[in-house]
Amino acid sequence: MPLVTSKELFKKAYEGGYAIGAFNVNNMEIIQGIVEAAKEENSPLILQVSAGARKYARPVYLKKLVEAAVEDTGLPVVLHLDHGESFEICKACIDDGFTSVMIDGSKLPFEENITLTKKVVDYAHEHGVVVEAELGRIGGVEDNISVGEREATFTDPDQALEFVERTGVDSLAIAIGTSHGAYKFKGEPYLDFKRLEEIMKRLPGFPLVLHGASTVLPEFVEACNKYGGSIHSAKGVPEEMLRKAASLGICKINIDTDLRLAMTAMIRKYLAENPSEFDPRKYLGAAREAIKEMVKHKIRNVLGSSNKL
Ligand SMILES: O=C(CO)COP(=O)(O)O
Ligand SMILES: O=C[C@H](O)COP(=O)(O)O
Ligand SMILES: [Zn+2]
Ligand SMILES: [Zn+2]
Repeated sequence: MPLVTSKELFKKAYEGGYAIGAFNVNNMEIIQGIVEAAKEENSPLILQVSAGARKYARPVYLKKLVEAAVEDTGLPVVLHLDHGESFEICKACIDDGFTSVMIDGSKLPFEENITLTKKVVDYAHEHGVVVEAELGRIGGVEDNISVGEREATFTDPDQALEFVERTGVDSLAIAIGTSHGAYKFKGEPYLDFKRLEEIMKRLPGFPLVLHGASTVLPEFVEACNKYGGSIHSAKGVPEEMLRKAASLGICKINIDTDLRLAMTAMIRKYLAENPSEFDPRKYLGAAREAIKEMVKHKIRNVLGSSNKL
């Protein structure tokens, strides 16, 4: 089974009211933990690579590791560029054999975002690759933001329709209150589901993407802190909100922070409990196992993508 695009996967996900997990990958253990979970759950899967991941691992290593994962498991995997900020990085990934790229022009004015996205879409589609874009700002911590501020940063439903029509993009990341990292909300978690429904109404059947969708699982934060870490006031998106988003038009749910926390918690725990151990395979093996169990939980209980192959 070669790498696949997300076209058919999103269509089935939309119709079935579930979402496909898009997990960020940076090294072999993370990739193995995720694909082993998807294999056991019989679930479709998106592996995504950020510019930072490419810089850390170097592009050829990640590409070959993902190819190895596909060969080893036989899973249909989408290889996706996360938050590409220029035409050049999108082109490099398309030329490298990625099946999906994100062009993130969300920091640009609306017209410039359209122009850049359209340029990537034209190149990608010529090469059989699909494109995700972003409209609205998926920011940092949002504390009791006013309606005016929300209007300025959250995705405008009418603009979303115009953006999709004018760019021909395949999926769209929207801002409805999530943010990247482990500190998503200072007060009560809040997602603007009314806005999501308004966007869906204008774009029926069109796949939407939720970034910043880690739940920041308390068990991993607690383990980090128990074994020497210092992570305070961390808060993620509650699982029931993700389930609701998946049952609406959200077809792709992005998860990175939960992988980082699972890995760090396990390495801290393992080394604290085995102070004389210095074989990296031991603590990285424990981390890989924790990632696998966490991803299985997400697939089965949050995304709803078990047995959807
Ligand atoms: O959106 C993400 C990657 O694009 C990851 O979000 P989290 O930081 O919530 O895991
Ligand atoms: O959206 C951000 C992802 O979590 C990737 O993070 P990164 O750019 O540090 O690799
Ligand atoms: Zn962005
Ligand atoms: Zn993101």
